[in-house]
Amino acid sequence: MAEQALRVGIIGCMGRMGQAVAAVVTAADGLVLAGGIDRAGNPGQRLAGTGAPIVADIAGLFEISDVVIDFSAPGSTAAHAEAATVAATALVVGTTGLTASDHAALDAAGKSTAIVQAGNFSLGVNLLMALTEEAARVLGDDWDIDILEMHHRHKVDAPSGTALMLGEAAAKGRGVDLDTVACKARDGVIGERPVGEIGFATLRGGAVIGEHEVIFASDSERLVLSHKAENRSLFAKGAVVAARFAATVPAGRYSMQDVLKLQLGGQ
Ligand SMILES: NC(=O)C1=CN([C@@H]2O[C@H](COP(=O)(O)OP(=O)(O)OC[C@H]3O[C@@H](n4cnc5c(N)ncnc54)[C@H](OP(=O)(O)O)[C@@H]3O)[C@@H](O)[C@H]2O)C=CC1
Ligand SMILES: O=C(O)C1=N[C@H](C(=O)O)C[C@H](O)C1
Repeated sequence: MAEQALRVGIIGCMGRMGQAVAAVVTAADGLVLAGGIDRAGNPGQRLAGTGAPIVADIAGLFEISDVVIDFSAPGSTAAHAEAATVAATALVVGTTGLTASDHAALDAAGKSTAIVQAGNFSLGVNLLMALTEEAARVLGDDWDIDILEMHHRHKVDAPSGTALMLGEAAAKGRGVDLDTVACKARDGVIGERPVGEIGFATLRGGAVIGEHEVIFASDSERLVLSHKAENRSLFAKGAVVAARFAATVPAGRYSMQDVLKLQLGGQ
């Protein structure tokens, strides 16, 4: 008997990423676009180029989906985690700008369904995280670490989710808590750079899809690890890989590193 196609729902279906995910799902084998939801509504309409409905309420989207992919905006993640729990539907969260309470809501939902959350679904960035952790482990405190990112003018959160993940990776490599060493903005007479600080710098402009640099600087040399995304379909394809993963694993809270099973240096 033929296997049933996996039904995928999209939160933020009219946005840049939502439309990219719809295109990837529509072209993929074994997947069917169940429907979408967007802040502006449009219930009763169909997602462009597909027969999939735009639904009116979030609970309804989770009911008609096996897995829901969320690329929306900060502020609704806890509600989406709650809807995933109630429907026992897997959830893939790509939205960035999450707060500590959003993460707590995802942790709670992970007790009853599969949750994959990542600030970046690209293979390259997830490898960059592992490389950053390793470099931070090897290089001592006499190497300063700053993370530079640039995105398009429409991005609403800063630093980017990716920059924060890279900061977490650097902090992990150093064996410190990022919150205690992070400097997310510099302005005015702020004094010399504290030893051990992990800094962030944010650039915004034009149509830049997503660029990140992790800069390790000592008195005598500089190591720069960088990544540039060439298109959004990259993230959409990674999110769909995560959705297939989420549909097959037990309840739990997963990262893209779990999905890709990325291991470096025996970690
Ligand atoms: N993890 C990853 O790999 C990636 C993550 N992202 C993240 O994904 C998110 C979306 O990015 P992008 O597509 O560029 O943004 P867009 O603004 O283009 O799209 C987001 C869409 O979601 C809608 N929306 C906002 N809140 C809700 C809600 N509560 N319920 C339903 N729909 C909602 C918006 O409507 P309205 O415009 O009316 O507010 C908009 O149509 C961002 O947080 C971004 O940082 C982006 C790329 C890759
Ligand atoms: O808003 C975006 O566009 C992107 N957001 C993600 C982030 O915050 O890191 C990922 C990607 O860089 C694009």
